[in-house]
Amino acid sequence: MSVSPNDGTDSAGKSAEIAAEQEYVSLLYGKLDAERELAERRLTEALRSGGSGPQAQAEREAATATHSDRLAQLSSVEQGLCFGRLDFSEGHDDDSPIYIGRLGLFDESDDYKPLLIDWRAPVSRPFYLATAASPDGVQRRRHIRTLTRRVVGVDDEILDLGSAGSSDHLGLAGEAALLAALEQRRTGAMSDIVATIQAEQDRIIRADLSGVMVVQGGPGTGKTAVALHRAAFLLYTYRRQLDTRGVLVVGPNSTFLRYIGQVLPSLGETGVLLSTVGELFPGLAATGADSPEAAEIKGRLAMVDVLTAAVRDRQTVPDEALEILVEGEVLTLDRGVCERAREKARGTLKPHNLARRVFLDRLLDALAEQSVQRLESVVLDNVPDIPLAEDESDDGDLLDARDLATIRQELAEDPTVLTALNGLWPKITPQELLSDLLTSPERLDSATRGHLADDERDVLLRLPGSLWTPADVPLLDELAELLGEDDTAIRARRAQREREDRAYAEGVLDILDQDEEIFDEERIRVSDVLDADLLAERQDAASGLTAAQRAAQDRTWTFGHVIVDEAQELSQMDWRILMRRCPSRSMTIVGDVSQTGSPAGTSSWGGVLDRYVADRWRLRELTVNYRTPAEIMNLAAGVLAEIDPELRAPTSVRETGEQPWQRPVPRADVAGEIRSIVDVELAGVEGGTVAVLVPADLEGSLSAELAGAGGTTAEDDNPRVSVLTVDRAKGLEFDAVVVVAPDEVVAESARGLNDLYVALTRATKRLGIVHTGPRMGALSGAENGR
Ligand SMILES: Nc1ncnc2c1ncn2[C@@H]1O[C@H](COP(=O)(O)OP(=O)(O)OP(=O)(O)O)[C@@H](O)[C@H]1O
Repeated sequence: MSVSPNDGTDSAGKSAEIAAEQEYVSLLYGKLDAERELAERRLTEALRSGGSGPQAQAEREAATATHSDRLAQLSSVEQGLCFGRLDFSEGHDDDSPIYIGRLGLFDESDDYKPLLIDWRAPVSRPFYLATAASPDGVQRRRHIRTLTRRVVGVDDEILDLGSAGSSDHLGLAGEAALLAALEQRRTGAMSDIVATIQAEQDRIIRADLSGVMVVQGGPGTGKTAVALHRAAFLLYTYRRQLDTRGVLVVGPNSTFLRYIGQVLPSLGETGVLLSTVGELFPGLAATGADSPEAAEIKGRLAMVDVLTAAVRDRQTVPDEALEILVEGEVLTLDRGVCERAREKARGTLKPHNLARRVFLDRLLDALAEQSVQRLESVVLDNVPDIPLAEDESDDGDLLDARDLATIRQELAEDPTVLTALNGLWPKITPQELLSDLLTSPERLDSATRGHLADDERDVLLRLPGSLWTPADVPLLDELAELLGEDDTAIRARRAQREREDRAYAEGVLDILDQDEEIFDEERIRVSDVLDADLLAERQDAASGLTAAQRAAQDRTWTFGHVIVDEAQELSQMDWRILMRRCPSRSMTIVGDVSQTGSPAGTSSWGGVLDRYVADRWRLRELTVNYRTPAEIMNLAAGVLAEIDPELRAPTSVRETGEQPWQRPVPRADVAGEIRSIVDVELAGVEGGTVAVLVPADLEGSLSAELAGAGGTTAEDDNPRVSVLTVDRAKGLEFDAVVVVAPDEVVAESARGLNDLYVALTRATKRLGIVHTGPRMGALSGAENGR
């Protein structure tokens, strides 16, 4: 147990404190068990509940979903249920301590007295913000450390007047607990930081929902952790708004999403969609890879013009007159008629597939008229003059409007006519158009003229059958907008689903009304935040899907809030797809412009955002590095200075006494030596993780050499030893990092120094550098050896 120097607790006193906290924590777990049993019982009853028919089925599904969600939430908070306690100074509104944990628990038998307060509730805030200088009524902040359900320690800070000194120069809250958390071995999966959130992080996590907030921070400053805790906070605080539309968290790649995947469930939140930009086009797997040059060009805003041109290129008119053979007769569409039809269709400003109807209508009118004239002249040539009856006038027309409509209809169904008209203005999907464009030199040449240089155009050309790439996805999304789709059938399906959802929602509320075990207060709480409309939107009755799951299947879904991590890597086209998913512009954007590796990425937030929100975005900064020890940051700072002497590295929160090492190894020998190098690092991190960060062309050979190292198998989701290129290591962290051939890492990318900076800052404890070429000046601070 650690205590602040002035709390005067002796060893027997500490044991007594731990025992007292154990008693309370056991009571909380008892309450958790009771809640769990209740949810289980309700779930079983719901599953068993009889009745067939749609209403009964909707009710059963509703109740099952509600109780399963509750059960999942109660199970997710088992580890570290309670982690904090606040005692207030005399005269404060609260004279008894409050306990802070992963969710709220109440004592129904004592007027719903709070037993445990959710960390997101406003009353919990002083736990994260109070300092000795500004105690906010807090006399003592206590971190309670538990292992399973056992209290193993308490860390106290006395904050009331006269106790200054419990926070150091970085203004850390709960320093002992924080340092203990940071010293933990990494497992390969990110953990939550709910017990040790720091004040500058808390202010970002709890910021308002609306508007665009950019969080800029150097490596290890907790940007990812803050982004995820913000998602949990927003879902708790703005549940009503966000449950219906969902929250989207965007990360750079699937390795990263796996790494962060457990954080939100551990905070009891499962309603968030985690996705890369490349996964935002439902039904399409972007498994291919572009060259960096192609990815950069595809990411440019100029691609909007290229795609617009490519769509217009599919709206053609014949060079000469177009002749169509219909039932032995040749009908002719001359260029002028087609041009006028095209202008009319384009003039509607509808997307291509919807404007097509206008184009076809015009041409069918023209064909039908021709056909009628043809028929009339045949009739007139062959039939002798018949005198008019008294009530007839001679307007020259033998066929009336109904005949014209019939002829038009026949033409519209004639396969030859359809083929001819489709040839001029085809109905086309985004996939068909993009694939045709990127595999046809002629189409590419036409669409890129005036927008890309010839050599840039050539970079885009690819072979038919190539895999889709992540950089294709924003282009497909853009095309989906430009092309549009005839959505009559979709709208009918949606209306049907809304009717079902409404029936479902009413069912849920009925069940809550009938359930006698739900206490009145609880009923009030539920109906306070839910009504049938809200519930109907929230849950898909037909499929039992949540908003996040429905969003994953719907390209046109718009989210209540979008959080973007490693946002500096996104291209201009990526931003367009994200802005389309978030018309409310309620966004949290986290990143570090010093770490941009992608040539399509950004080095200025304004450069990206001004286009969408002018200057109405706010910037917050994180300044303390929780990951990388000072010894490693000193070395990394040299690289940062080479990137831009104006940039400042974040301040490390701890030192390890372990200097980074460097050693030369001839390139040909690296494969032979890497295993012994990694073995030393594995021993140094005692069960922690090791990453070997390499230039692309060493990845395969070194992975093969290190197969099985540290007991890692190919199926491991969280391997102890990983061999990665820098772009795949982005956002991740490891206990020890070995950077191989840093000069090649720098040389192989347009932003090579940024990549090196990222590589050096992945380590939580140890860093080694293996030079295969000349030593780099910026790394001269590392010690020779190993
Ligand atoms: N308040 C905190 N308490 C405990 N651990 C923290 C805290 N803040 C950050 N960390 C830890 O610091 C490490 C770095 O955090 P994170 O990955 O979120 O940083 P980042 O800013 O996204 O880094 P990068 O830009 O380098 O990817 C993680 O292990 C995270 O859990």
